[in-house]
Amino acid sequence: MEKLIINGGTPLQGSVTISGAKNSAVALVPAALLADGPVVIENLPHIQDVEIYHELLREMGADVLFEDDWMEVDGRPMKSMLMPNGRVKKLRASYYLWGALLAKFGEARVGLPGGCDLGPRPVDLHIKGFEALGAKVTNKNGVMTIQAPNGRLKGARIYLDLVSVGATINIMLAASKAEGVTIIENAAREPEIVDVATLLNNMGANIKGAGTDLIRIQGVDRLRGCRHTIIPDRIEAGTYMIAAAATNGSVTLENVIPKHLESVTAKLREIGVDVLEMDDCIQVNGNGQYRSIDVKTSPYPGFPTDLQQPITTLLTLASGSSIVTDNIYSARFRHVDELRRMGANLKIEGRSAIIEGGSQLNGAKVVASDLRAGAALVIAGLATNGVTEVEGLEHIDRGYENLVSKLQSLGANVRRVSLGEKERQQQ
Ligand SMILES: CC(=O)N[C@H]1[C@@H](OP(=O)(O)OP(=O)(O)OC[C@H]2O[C@@H](n3ccc(=O)[nH]c3=O)[C@H](O)[C@@H]2O)O[C@H](CO)[C@@H](O)[C@@H]1O
Ligand SMILES: C=C(OP(=O)(O)O)C(=O)O
Repeated sequence: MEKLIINGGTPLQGSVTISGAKNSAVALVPAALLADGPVVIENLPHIQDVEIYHELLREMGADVLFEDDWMEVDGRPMKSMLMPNGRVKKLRASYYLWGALLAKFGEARVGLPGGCDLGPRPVDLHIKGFEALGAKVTNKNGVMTIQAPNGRLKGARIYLDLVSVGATINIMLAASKAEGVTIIENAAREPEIVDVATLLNNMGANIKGAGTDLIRIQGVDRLRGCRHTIIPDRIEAGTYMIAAAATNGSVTLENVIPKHLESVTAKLREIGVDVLEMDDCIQVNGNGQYRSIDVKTSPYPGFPTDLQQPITTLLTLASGSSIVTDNIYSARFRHVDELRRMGANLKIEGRSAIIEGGSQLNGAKVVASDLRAGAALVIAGLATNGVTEVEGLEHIDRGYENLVSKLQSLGANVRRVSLGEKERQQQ
């Protein structure tokens, strides 16, 4: 077990290359299983969620080669749709095995997923989608069994009551090889959904409208192997943008799609941060003179819930009162007590954090409760003049590739060390 030790107070300077998107990667890898040949996925981030997927695929009998930043997946040797438990609980996105195995074998038996604890994270819309496609779904002791009658799903019109990234992608996966046409209404529009549709279409699927709220999928009989490069991770990029601002630094982010970051750029500019957008890079120049603002998270293209926690840290440094409301996850506030431990003045009211900005943060020992809480605490540590110790790195490792070396390359004084005996006992 390890922790980060951050000697904060140094403005981040220089450039950082953004990795492939976590939330694309974890959908593209299971999608690749549907092909009748090898699929090569490039720009794949080395993060824990992808490593776990690598192990899951091998456990299921797929041929997988994971080298540098690419993976070759060949699902042909797989015989089984059984993946009841164990590793699937280590990540949220194992739910994509439902849609992928259902399309591949006409049946999936997979345990319920894990992922960040952000309050209730139901999967009713995924189930509603599979059932609309004709599947019979049962949940016995946490193992979902999803079966298509006679082994093949039938296209249907599905209205999602809530905009859900996971349900949209899962229905796309399942419907890609269904008989007939499937329409998803009120679909999520996140760039990661477009990325998955692009891979499936390159494999021979017929998906139109991804990136809008109406997706049309004409099922096909077979999908073939291909190569695909993952889009840049807009959440990792947003994290470095906020870190640059919080440390009054000057950072250029390479390998980004500025359009995917419009809501983040707009909010940073409103706070008073200088953000320059170029073709495939963004430069952020901090200045320490920040205004309070209100932020409300919403589905893409709105401000992402996955950056709600990091921007809260930045707003503790702005002058005046800010309100940050999470409209996606009502309980995504477990970073708040830890920020208070560091001297920030903020409280939770309902699904909002009410922030009295302008506090001088101090170094402290803090624990990351989830992935983006971890990012929020690392940013706080980088912005203080003291020493901050961050535990709970298993969460951060799920989604940030080479966090320590990337921060070090920007001049941060941060290192990763083993927990002492006493700290291990307290875990
Ligand atoms: C692996 C992955 O891509 N994770 C992302 C994905 O999670 P995930 O796909 O799990 O999130 P959803 O978009 O599905 O969730 C959106 C909202 O819908 C609710 N809901 C969702 C499904 C369902 O069946 N029933 C239901 O009520 C959720 O509780 C939440 O309030 O999108 C979230 C919202 O952008 C991000 O925070 C996560 O980083
Ligand atoms: C909530 C997140 O991830 P997951 O859905 O994989 O738990 C995230 O990436 O911030």
